[in-house]
Amino acid sequence: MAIAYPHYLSSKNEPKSVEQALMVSSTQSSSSNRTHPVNSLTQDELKKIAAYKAVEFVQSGMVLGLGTGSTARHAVDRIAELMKLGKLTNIVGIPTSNVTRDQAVSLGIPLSDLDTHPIIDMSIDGADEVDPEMNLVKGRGGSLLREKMVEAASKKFIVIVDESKLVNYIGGSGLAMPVEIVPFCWKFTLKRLEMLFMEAGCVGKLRMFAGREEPFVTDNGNYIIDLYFKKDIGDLKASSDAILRLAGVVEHGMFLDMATTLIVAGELGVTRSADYHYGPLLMLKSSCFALYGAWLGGSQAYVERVFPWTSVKFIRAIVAPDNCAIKAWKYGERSFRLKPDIMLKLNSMLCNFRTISLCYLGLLMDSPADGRNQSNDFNVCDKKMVLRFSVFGVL
Ligand SMILES: O=C(CO)[C@H](O)[C@H](O)COP(=O)(O)O
Repeated sequence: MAIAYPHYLSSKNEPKSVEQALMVSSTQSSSSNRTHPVNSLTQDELKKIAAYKAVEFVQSGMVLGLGTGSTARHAVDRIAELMKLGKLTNIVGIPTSNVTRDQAVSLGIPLSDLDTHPIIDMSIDGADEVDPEMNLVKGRGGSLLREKMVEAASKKFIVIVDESKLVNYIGGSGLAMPVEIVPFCWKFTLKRLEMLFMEAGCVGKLRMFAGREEPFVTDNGNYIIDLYFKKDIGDLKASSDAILRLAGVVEHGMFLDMATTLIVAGELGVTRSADYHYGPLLMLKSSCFALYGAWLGGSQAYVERVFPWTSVKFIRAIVAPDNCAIKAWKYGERSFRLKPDIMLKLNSMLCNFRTISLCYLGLLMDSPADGRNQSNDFNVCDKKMVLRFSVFGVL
């Protein structure tokens, strides 16, 4: 849902404050009021708007992953503010860095850790890059390891960014993709990392403390190698596996398939990706598709072939709803770009259509892995399946 902040933008004589801009209700319609800003907002103001929007999803009693960085900082401030006002109670924070821990302590937010709270209700954190699949680069602030641990243990992971963080592909900003490594023989590890991505023109640099001739040391006592790519590195999963296989590497800053919601603040308003995630109808539909696929084929492998983008996540969502990121509708998530509401809805309809078409195609071209339907002929049994799929498709 896109939310503009028109009353911030409209006043001729008296520009309103960011605080007032942040008070725009999420239910307010945006499209009719969308105008270009009179005054441009600064990047920090946009970060604050995204952060405040995310905090609207926090409920009393939640265990919250508290992110690190200048955007997440605003979210932590806001959570503390709402706690002081009595609007949020019984909150427990799990900080992702020593800096965030210190901030939360100074604001009086009760803290805990993953040992005590292995399942976190929601994490809110910034990112350095977000690609159209909602994969992220994080860690330019140096906290990627703890961030990944906390956010991977979160049922919902809300990413908050200003629009400058949106990229076409991971590495696309030309800025660093950080890798946390052990200090032992760091030059050796740096070379191995560069060699992995030679084709992408990768250059690695040891991160230094700003203004000091000393290597930057993470909260875990490790170093960071910043990787710069000249080209797209291609398959992110394969790249991630290759990096993690290197002895000496602790973790990298690619957060693949982890974000469940993206909130982008831009000059035209705030856009949220995840109207689809929590919609009961969508979850019901998604579950029906996944279960139906499983019933047809009798195997997850079959579901994966018929639902190439969704099945694994659906199964995860159904079988283990507490398991990290639950992404219900991949194509829905793609609509995070700054689009008016109507475009989101059209996109969603198109997704349904595409999915149903692919189901048909899958049934026509493929047969279940369990041998129930060995022939590739489009026989009577297939037709029945298509008919059943249609019913679910219409639903
Ligand atoms: O990953 C991070 C820290 O490790 C930050 O979330 C990321 O660097 C974004 O920072 P900012 O909100 O300051 O732009």
